[in-house]
Amino acid sequence: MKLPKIPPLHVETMEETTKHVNQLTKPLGSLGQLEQIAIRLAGIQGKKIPDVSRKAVIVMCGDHGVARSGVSAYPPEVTGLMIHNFVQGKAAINVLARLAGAEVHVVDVGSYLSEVPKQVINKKVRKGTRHFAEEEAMTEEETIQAIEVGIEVVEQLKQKGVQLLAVGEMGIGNTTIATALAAVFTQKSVSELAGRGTGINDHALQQKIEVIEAALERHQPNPDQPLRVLSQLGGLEVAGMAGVYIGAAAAGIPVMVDGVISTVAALLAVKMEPSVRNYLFASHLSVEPAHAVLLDALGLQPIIQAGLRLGEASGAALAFPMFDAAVAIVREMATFADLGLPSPK
Ligand SMILES: Cc1cc2ncn([C@H]3O[C@H](COP(=O)(O)O)[C@@H](O)[C@H]3O)c2cc1C
Ligand SMILES: O=C(O)c1cccnc1
Repeated sequence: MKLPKIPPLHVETMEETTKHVNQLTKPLGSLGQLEQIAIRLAGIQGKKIPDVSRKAVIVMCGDHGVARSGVSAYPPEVTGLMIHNFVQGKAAINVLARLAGAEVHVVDVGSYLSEVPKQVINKKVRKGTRHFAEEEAMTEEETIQAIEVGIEVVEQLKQKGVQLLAVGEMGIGNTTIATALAAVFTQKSVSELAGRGTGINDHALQQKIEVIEAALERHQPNPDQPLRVLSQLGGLEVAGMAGVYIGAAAAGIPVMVDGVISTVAALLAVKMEPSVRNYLFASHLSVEPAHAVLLDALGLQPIIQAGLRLGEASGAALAFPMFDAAVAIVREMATFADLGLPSPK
């Protein structure tokens, strides 16, 4: 698959912003991650004082064949019900995005719904993936189509003037998929990585581990072939999210990674095109055991640790105000020179 070109960061602007941040009236480095965020945003936008006032959240939705194997605490119908909930503005992500002043775009890339509400961006590639322990979850063509959905959605948001993106998902069964993908790319054991997702009991957790191991045994996925691994294991919303990261990087838009499923999609995107990494920010650390391992593999530092385990881009929306804060610091704080004092350096 041919991927769009990704612009490099504006290194000189980053140096300029770093210099400015170091002259602000505070001990050097004392605003921690806020400083790093401001500097990287400046590098992405090529502006000493970046602007992220227009924010958008993308929720990629898809269903999974493996959901019929007792791996989730909830039935697959919940994916479709939540799509309706999103467009009514009543889900967690709607509440949190409203607080952060961000718009929410719901994309159906593969749910079981036959009738998709008109407010949803309907880009369904197929109704759910195939069961990954029985056959390949998606064909290569379906996988590429789903990635392209993500790229196209970002292109449209770029035209509307969106300056900061967050991406999350909805798809019952998708922590099973994310754990399988994490096992392939981190080389850790499935039992170390598997978590309770929506809140499964010990018996279901054992079933989840076994079905993932069966899928890995069947496909023997090769971590050096990310597109192929994505076809083998799924899912459609994971591919869609990988497309969002690639599209955001190509469009020069910073993009916030959410929980374990969106983070594994980010790792896939980076495996496909390493320079995507420059555009990624991590919002929070999920309770799912695979999340810390995946963030580590990406070299990303989460901002929030609050026991979150939801998805939908909820953690990412919660982290949005940190980005406003990072920009406001650079824009509004006095420098030592303003106080008539010499700068520390
Ligand atoms: C009502 C409801 C709303 C959700 N919003 C996100 N998820 C989260 O839970 C699912 C993954 O967990 P598992 O692999 O255990 O099925 C995904 O849909 C994820 O986004 C939800 C789950 C439920 C039940
Ligand atoms: O880490 C997440 O985002 C997550 C955890 C459990 C269920 N759904 C999502």
